[in-house]
Amino acid sequence: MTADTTETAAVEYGVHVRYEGDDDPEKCTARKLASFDLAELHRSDRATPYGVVLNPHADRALSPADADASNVVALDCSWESAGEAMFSLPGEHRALPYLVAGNPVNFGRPMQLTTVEALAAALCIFGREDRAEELLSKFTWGHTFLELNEEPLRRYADCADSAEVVEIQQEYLDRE
Ligand SMILES: C[S@@+](CC[C@H](N)C(=O)[O-])C[C@H]1O[C@@H](n2cnc3c(N)ncnc32)[C@H](O)[C@@H]1O
Repeated sequence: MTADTTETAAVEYGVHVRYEGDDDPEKCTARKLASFDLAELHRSDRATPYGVVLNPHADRALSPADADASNVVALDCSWESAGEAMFSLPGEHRALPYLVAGNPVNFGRPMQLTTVEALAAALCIFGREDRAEELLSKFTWGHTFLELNEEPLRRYADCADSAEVVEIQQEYLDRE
């Protein structure tokens, strides 16, 4: 049997977190990922690799058009300190489109995702659901996030660009 030459190689994204350290370390999802070597924590902007920065204040929505990035980067800090000015990292800043949290603290609430949920969502939109599952597998509620967002994540991953993602997002916002 000959290999299917139309298949493209899966991209191995680096998973990075600019770690601010002002949130409860016991509940911090980024620290837990790092303890399993599933993410690298960085203590300064300068030390954080360039990539797609997951920033809820960004003007542009994340889409498969960003999938050529090498790294996916989140900022782990408390939501109290997560104002626009905190996102001073160099990189391509993108907001995640409408998704709901699966974690017990914010269950069912849109947009305010934990760091692991945000990273997993980005990986799904880039077609790497396997990597997303790997990250979420370390959390008892991890799979709930994928179940709750199965349809929107699948639809966002099929979009060509940010404009299409925003169009689909609007359908979910209109249902709120
Ligand atoms: C504010 S921190 C809170 C982290 C929490 N302490 C934890 O342990 O997971 C969550 C980070 O996930 C990313 N994030 C969450 N929701 C997002 C959204 N709607 N759009 C883009 N990034 C988002 C951002 O990098 C954000 O700073």
